[in-house]
Amino acid sequence: MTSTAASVPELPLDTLLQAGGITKAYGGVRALRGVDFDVRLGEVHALVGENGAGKSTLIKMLSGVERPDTGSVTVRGEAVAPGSPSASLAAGISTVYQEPHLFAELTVAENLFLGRELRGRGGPVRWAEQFATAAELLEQIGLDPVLASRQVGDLSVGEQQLISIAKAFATKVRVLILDEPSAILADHDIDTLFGVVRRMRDAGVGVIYISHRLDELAQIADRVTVMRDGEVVTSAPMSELSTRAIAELMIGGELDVVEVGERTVSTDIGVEVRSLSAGKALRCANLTVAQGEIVGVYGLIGSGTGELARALNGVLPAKAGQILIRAKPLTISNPRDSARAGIAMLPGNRKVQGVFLDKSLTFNLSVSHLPFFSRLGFVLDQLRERRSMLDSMRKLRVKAPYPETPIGSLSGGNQQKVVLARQLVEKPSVLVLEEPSQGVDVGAKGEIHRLVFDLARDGAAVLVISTDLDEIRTLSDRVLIMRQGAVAAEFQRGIAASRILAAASGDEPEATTETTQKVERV
Ligand SMILES: Nc1ncnc2c1ncn2[C@@H]1O[C@H](COP(=O)(O)OP(=O)(O)OP(=O)(O)O)[C@@H](O)[C@H]1O
Repeated sequence: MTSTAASVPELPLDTLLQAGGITKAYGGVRALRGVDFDVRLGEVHALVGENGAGKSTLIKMLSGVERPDTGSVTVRGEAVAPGSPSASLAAGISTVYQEPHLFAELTVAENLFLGRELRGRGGPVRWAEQFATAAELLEQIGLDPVLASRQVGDLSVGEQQLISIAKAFATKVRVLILDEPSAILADHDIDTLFGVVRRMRDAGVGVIYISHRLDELAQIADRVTVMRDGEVVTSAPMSELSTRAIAELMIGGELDVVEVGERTVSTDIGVEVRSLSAGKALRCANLTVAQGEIVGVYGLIGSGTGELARALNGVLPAKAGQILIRAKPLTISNPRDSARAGIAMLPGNRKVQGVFLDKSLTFNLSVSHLPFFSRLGFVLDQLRERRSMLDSMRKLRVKAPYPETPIGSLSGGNQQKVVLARQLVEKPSVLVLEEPSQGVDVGAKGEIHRLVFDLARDGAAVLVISTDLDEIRTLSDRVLIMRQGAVAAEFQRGIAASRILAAASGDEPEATTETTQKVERV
């Protein structure tokens, strides 16, 4: 790192990081087109934009994972060598991704001090002192000090993410980059995250906060920068912009309102789960979804919602209980059984499953539907396949040059849209969606919700498992709350978010009284 004396006087005193004129192209795709961006001392600076707008690419330039074609980055006026992760780290730029980079078999304290253990003059590690310092550090940023002695592998993904933030704090971070930290958290856990982020801000850290959950920005962000098509379109104090204004700046036009519309819910049951237990957390779940109905499932981490989805998908074997599709009991031991039973499944944690990165969008769309796209049962109808992909690209606003583009070159959110489109190709009769709009932008979220309504209108039984309260409330005819591995409460459309949260955390006394049996359908 070299000192750029000339640039120092131009910086406002509280400027921590300054990126100027950053451009980056991948082949013909201009991902960044002359981006200027800055972070000030002790602020939370939200970075938002549609899928493919260039947010991750900008982060890669700041953290040194990749080298910009042009432009420079300075921290406290000192130039940061481009394309060098160690130079960025040394300058105090630290990135926390959704998938925590921690050692599962070590304790939290050991992870926090990995590679810089507290030792007396090259002697053995001073464990007691290390634990005490770790506990103090956790407390300083608002986490439970007891966590210091817990093994990381025993923590939830959300808790692990908070430990990654603590780790950055322990290594004297100046600029902390949080890449969609709330995407994997239920609303209840987001409060803890916000507490930690505020403590970091109060300690003078500049936080770059990437999120597609625009409604949370008013609570946490001081400033917001909106990107579109590789450029910054606005950078303003959060107090000057409404959520709607931000969304419209992101898409460069007016936001469509998704109308619920008329829909008839049949009395015939599409899918039924009876006394199902699976994995550690799912103990005894009972639920039904009628044909044409959308049922939302909400629960905090550890409530069993993830296990429910995985049991329906056949990746987690059921220990007891039954799954019935259109009143027929089924044995689902693997995803193929689940698909054969007519369940179209959009699993959570899609980043690690389901995409063939070096294959085209069209391949990734049609891979599970070869008979559907074949003529006479064996000749692949490439025109039909391409048309279907183009239709999905238009409907879900997939930002990609062509259907032939390898999916690996798309932004994370655009890859998610293609995985979702794959589940909708053949108009499924039962659709299970886990976190359907995780990682996708606000415009696409509306489109996804519209598609879900359309499928239900055509008679599909839809189960939506989501930690996004807004999504649960928008989509669901009924909302089921899971607690301790079972359905603990049931509400009708229009229920307040506060009551859903209270029921999920067991604070609502009457929660268990609104049971499945009492529901009247209209
Ligand atoms: N390795 C790559 N090869 C080709 N194109 C790429 C590559 N990485 C990114 N791009 C393109 O650069 C553009 C910006 O992508 P980027 O991942 O920065 O978007 P994003 O704003 O982070 O989106 P998301 O919200 O979906 O994560 C997209 O058009 C993307 O397809």
